[in-house]
Amino acid sequence: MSEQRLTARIAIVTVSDRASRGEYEDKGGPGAEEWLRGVVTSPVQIDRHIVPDGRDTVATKLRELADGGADLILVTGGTGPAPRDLTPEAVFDVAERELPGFGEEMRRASLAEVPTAILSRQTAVTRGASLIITIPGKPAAIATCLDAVFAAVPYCLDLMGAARIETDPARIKAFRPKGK
Ligand SMILES: Nc1ncnc2c1ncn2[C@@H]1O[C@H](COP(=O)(O)OP(=O)(O)OP(=O)(O)O)[C@@H](O)[C@H]1O
Ligand SMILES: Nc1nc2c(c(=O)[nH]1)N[C@H]1C(S)=C(S)[C@@H](COP(=O)(O)O)O[C@H]1N2
Repeated sequence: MSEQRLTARIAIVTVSDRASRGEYEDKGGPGAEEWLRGVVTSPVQIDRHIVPDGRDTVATKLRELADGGADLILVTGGTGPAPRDLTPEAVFDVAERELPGFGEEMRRASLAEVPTAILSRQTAVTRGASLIITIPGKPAAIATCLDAVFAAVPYCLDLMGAARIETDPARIKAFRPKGK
């Protein structure tokens, strides 16, 4: 673990037909970036991307980002049951392994706020040393979902051989087993 890179590369991908066409302002990408900048205290490079809904559009972007060295990829939107909601299919096209606990816990936290949280097929997967976490498109879902699971993200990245990240314990108390 001593070889870990110290500047984490984080990519945020907004999946939305209308935001990608400029028909409404993307609030999800900036919201996720603001959340991360308020929580991650170690050096971090954050890039934002917007793609239209679609299995190929999303999978192509995820492959490019993961294979280009992103440690963490947050994907917002397209997790529901509508015909154009194909983010989970794209994520599984590029995934090597699923971490289903992320989706379970994010849905559990969201269900305390809105009954339609059950409609989201959000999950997390790995591709190489990239962790990909999907969250619903509603900008309000970002804090709910990331607050619920982010304590496990730094150690997950450690185990995967990705960059080391530290968090502000007043916001998110990252859990690492003793001595790690
Ligand atoms: N990235 C975003 N920025 C701002 N608002 C968003 C974003 N994604 C979703 N929303 C809001 O949440 C609502 C429901 O999200 P949902 O993903 O179901 O949208 P959608 O109708 O599928 O959008 P689109 O057609 O753009 O893909 C949207 O109508 C919009 O008001
Ligand atoms: N925390 C939270 N989770 C949520 C929501 C929300 O508003 N807040 N919206 C739900 C709704 S209405 C849908 S359809 C699904 C999928 O949304 P997506 O297709 O934008 O990803 O997420 C669900 N999860």
